[in-house]
This record gives sequence, C-alpha cells and structure tokens, in this order.
Amino acid sequence: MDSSLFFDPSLLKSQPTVPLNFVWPKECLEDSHEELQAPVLDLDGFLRGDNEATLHTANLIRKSCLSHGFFQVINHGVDSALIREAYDQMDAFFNLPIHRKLNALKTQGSLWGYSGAHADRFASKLPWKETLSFPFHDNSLDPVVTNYFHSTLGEDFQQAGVVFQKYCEAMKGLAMKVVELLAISLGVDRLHYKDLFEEGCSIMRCNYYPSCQQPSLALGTGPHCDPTSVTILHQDDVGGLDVFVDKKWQTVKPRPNALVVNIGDTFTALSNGRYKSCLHRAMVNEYKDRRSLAFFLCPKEDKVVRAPKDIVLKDGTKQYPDFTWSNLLEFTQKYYRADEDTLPNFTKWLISSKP
Ligand SMILES: C=C1C[C@]23C[C@H]1CC[C@H]2[C@]1(C)CCC[C@@](C)(C(=O)O)[C@H]1[C@@H]3C(=O)O
Ligand SMILES: O=C(O)CCC(=O)C(=O)O
Ligand SMILES: [Fe+2]
Repeated sequence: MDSSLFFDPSLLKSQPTVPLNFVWPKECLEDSHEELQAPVLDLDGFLRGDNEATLHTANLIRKSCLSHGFFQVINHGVDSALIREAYDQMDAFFNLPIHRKLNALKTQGSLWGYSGAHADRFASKLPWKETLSFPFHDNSLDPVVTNYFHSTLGEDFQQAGVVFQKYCEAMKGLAMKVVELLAISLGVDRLHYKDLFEEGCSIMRCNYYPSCQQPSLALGTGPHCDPTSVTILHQDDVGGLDVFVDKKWQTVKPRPNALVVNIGDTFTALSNGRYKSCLHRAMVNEYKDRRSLAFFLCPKEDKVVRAPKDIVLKDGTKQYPDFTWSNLLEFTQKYYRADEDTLPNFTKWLISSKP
C-alpha cells in the first residue's frame, strides 16, 4: 500500500507551512488567556464510603456540571504506574513507521483503529493529530482490548494489549463511580444509571498531537462537545486542552496526578438538559508533541436514553426525545461531524427520520 497516499503528520511537520486543509477558521483559533476554574475533587472520602465526603463531592460536581461540565479528580484510585505504562505503549505505537501503523488503519464506517487526521472522513478543517481507537466492554471474560491489539497489531503489541486492557478496566470502574456521584448530585438513586452503562461498549482513544510548524493556524482537535456520556481524560504535561466558558477559551492546566472528567451530550440528555456538555478543543504547539488518553463511557447501545422521571417532573418539560446511543453514534459517524450543535441537530434528525 502506498503510504504517501495517507496523511503522515511526521512527514507534514517537516514542511514549511501546514496544508490549507489543516487551517481552521479564525473564530476557532482565538487564544485562551485564563485557566478554567474546574474544581479538583479528591475522591478518597467518597471511594472509602464516607457519606459526608460523598455529599460534599456531589455538591461540587453539581456546581461544575450546571456551569460547564468539566472537573478534575485526584485520589481516583487509578495507579499512576499504569497511566505511565499506557503512555509508553502509546508512544511505541505512534513512533512506528507509517506502513506499520497502517496495519491498524481504521476502515470506513468503523470507529476502531488508526487514523491520521481523519483524512479519510473530512476534506477540510483536518485535526492535526493521529488517533488509535479501540472498544472496551466487560460483558464477557474475554480480554477484549488484549484481543484487539493481538488481532490488529500482532505479537509485537501483546504487552500493549495487556496494559490497555488493565487501563480500560480501571477507567470503566472509575467512570461507573463518577456516574454514581452524578446520580447523587442530581438527587436520584445513586444506582439509577448503573444498568444503562454496565454492559455498554465504551471507546478508548489515544490522541497523538505532533508539534506543528504553524500552531496558530492548526488545531489538534477542533471545537466540539463529546457526543458520549462521560469522558475521563489524562493529558500529558504539555497543555493544550481548552474549554469555551463565558464566551472565551479557558485552559485546563495539566495536573499529572489528576484525571479530567467532562459531561458529554448523552449525559446532558440523561440530566434532562441540566448538565452542560461543553465545547472544548485541543491546541497544538511548535515544539512539543502532545498526547492524551481519552476514555468515553457509552451506554449499552440499544438501551433507551431518557432522563429520570423525577427530574422531568420537577423540570416540568422533557427536553429530549428518547433515543439510543447507537442512534447518536450512527448520526456522528455517518451524517454529522460532532461539534457544539450535535445534540439539537441529532434530535431534529431523529424526529424527522421516525416513521
Ligand atoms: C463517539 C465519538 C466520536 C468522536 C470520538 C467519540 C467521542 C468524541 C468524538 C470526537 C473526538 C469529537 C470531535 C470530532 C471527532 C471527529 C474527532 O476529532 O475525532 C470525534 C470522534 C469521531 O467521530 O471519531
Ligand atoms: O486531547 C485533549 O486534550 C482533548 C481531546 C478530546 O476532546 C477528544 O478526544 O474528545
Ligand atoms: Fe472531546
């Protein structure tokens, strides 16, 4: 396969300028001049079952989710050595020569595999990044991530599969705890959403943002709201995650021991619109590659996504039609590039396509 047909950021970054299809509209490129006041929540008390600490944490979560839907968590129980191993394995993959990465190339219509700038999907506003995405579910005893790496990348990546299997298990466990806190913060039973997510197939995505010769024109990931439910992200120490709050870009400063948590569109619907799925982006810079590990918690694809009855009753109106995650995922993969208007456009599409 002629690898020159494929986007190879390591090649591109050696050119004097970025190609026009990587240049973003200036309104997406405004600088951030301040740090996002995202609360840093210590989960230790909650994870130990301390009720007072649980209520205190839930209150801080409610405050941030009513405002912008981003918060950071420390003492989250995910081993820092495991996070470090995940970065090491991710670096080993992205440092492969392009023809090796193409062995894992994402096929048309699939979420899974290697992608270079999504060049197969979009013709303009290409993100300055390479990604590796794979599925995680714990519905069977099979180590689905280890199997993915083995079947896609072969023996050389057996260890990567083991590391990311453990990483995703830790992410799923933490995400289910965060969902419990979200339920408490909304005033519904803490296990209200458990069944919806328990058997879901979540998305693990490794983001690799090569340094860029014109960082003021390109974006690692363009402005968007995550269509998923809850995102748990670790970013390396380079910095570049910005959130659009109060009509300005505000940066989320990297904290090595913290995980960044944000609400996605699906959880906005599950909160009847109370909790914000906020616009965010990933900047690139001239000198340092940047990496992030994003775990996207998703509901079981065919279960109905609807806000708890008590919340709808209290609010007086039901903000969104019932839908399934497979409906919304199909919409983002086939018809609509996720941005800040995904949810309203999705609900219009859903209602218009109902028989
Ligand atoms: C369901 C998903 C679609 C994306 C990956 C997950 C959750 C985040 C979405 C995404 C990152 C939002 C920005 C645009 C996007 C195309 C990307 O830059 O990768 C989105 C992902 C996707 O469609 O593959
Ligand atoms: O890399 C980051 O900091 C953010 C990435 C992101 O928002 C995403 O992959 O959805
Ligand atoms: Fe995102």
